[in-house]
Amino acid sequence: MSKQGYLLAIDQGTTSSRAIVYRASPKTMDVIGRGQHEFKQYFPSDGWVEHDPEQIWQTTLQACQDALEQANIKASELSGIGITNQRETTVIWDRKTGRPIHRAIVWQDRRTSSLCKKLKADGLESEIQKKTGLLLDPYFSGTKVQWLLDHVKGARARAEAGELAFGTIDTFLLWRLTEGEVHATDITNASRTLLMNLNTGEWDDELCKTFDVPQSVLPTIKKNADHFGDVSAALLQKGETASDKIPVFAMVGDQQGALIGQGCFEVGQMKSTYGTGCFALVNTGHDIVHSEHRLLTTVAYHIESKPVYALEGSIFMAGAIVQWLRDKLGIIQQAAETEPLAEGVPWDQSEQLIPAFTGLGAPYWDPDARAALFGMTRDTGRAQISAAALRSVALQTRDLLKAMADDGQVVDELRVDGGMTDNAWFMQALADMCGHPVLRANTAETTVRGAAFLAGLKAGIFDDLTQIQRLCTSKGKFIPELEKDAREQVYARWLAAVEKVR
Ligand SMILES: Nc1ncnc2c1ncn2[C@@H]1O[C@H](COP(=O)(O)OP(=O)(O)O)[C@@H](O)[C@H]1O
Ligand SMILES: O=P(O)(O)OC[C@H](O)CO
Repeated sequence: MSKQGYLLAIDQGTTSSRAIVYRASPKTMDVIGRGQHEFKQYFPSDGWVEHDPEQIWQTTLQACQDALEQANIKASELSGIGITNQRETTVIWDRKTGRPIHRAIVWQDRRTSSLCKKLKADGLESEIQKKTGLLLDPYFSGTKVQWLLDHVKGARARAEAGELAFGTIDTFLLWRLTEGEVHATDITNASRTLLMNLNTGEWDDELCKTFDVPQSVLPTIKKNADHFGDVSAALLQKGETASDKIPVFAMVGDQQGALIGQGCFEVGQMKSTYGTGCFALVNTGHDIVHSEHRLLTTVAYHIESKPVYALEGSIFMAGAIVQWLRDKLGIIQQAAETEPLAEGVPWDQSEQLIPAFTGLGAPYWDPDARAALFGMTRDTGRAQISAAALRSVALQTRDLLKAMADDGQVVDELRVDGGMTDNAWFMQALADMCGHPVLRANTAETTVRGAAFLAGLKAGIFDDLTQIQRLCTSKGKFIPELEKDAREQVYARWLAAVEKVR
């Protein structure tokens, strides 16, 4: 088998669809073409967030076409395609026409919170946590599927008659790419639905009953590096022949994609991604570790015979706080301005921002908490608020590390990626608040690279994970500079302030 080839990887994210073409070999992973398109966010009601699946499809297809054009290769020259995606976001479509019955309900959407509260009141959370590793929160897909089947006219009857298909974004894209031929998902995406049993890696009858989801709508669950289906070259590029087919060789949820893209294949290795939100995953190996501190247990990846698991801390607001400084407070014009602004602000600044704008995620899972800015003085201005905002992301990460350590997962360094990691002041604050070295990845595109690595593995370009790990180096290391006493003092003040907003 050839040890080099071209790979196309798609990253369908919350705010944009991206695609990258790589020239890959066991020693190189060169980006030779890119495409990226943003799409519209719909907020039809307080706490509701929707995407138009047609826009998701069109922007993804356009990104693939642009990446191929920039790479200046023919689609038929590709050795394989990998897909990674925003997780939990839920679509239901008609199997015959391929048309969605409603807009996609996005992971951030809180519309099913009363349904979750009811299931909690019925005493179901601990059993559900044991089976799925997740909590009863609107974040996950299960209650979103139930909502769609109950609120779109005629949907439940059509689902029961086998006319409808459910999918997270990976599944929807695969359906469209294979022109309605394949209805499949991968185990990492399936593990975020509340419908998959983590112990078996299969859909669970009882869970489907609890969430009132007929099994007829569910896709087949596959491993992460697998032959998912074939895409016609003509779909990706004008002038190509329809009968030339390119295999989809990988699918993986985006945070798991970043874990792979960072080469975290050893137990105890952790990555933390700072995009819109922040998602920290620590590899726990073949053990399913159930958190006692409200972290999630999830599938990290399934490549060989047994799945590898991870503990995950999910924070809903990270880079989104910087967007708030820009769009709502208007104290910056661009995210990068926070770096020079924060520079002179001392570690013991009096201002503290608790960014519970949409409640708090892990480890608090408190949807009713609301944001607050404490400790302002006459001197408080743009600089102090910017520093407090960036520090709040570092302190939330410290919360996650503490929960992980309390669950027996002690990490000794953080591998980081995502838009916020461009900010060197934030990187240093993260090292200082967490007391661990912070390693910035050698590429900003770790998520999409993870999907490409998996596709390359199935295509035979890489022999094993060791080869992949060698390609994952860092381009900067930030060592804690703040004394331990000072660090603990700041953290104690943070914990006290968090209590005030709950
Ligand atoms: N230099 C910077 N300093 C602080 N935040 C930044 C900086 N650059 C980008 N960001 C933040 O990072 C986020 C974008 O990162 P990205 O990884 O592209 O996110 P996503 O994949 O969730 O869209 C935005 O929320 C933005 O506010
Ligand atoms: O699309 P992102 O990068 O904001 O990631 C979203 C997460 O997958 C949600 O669980």
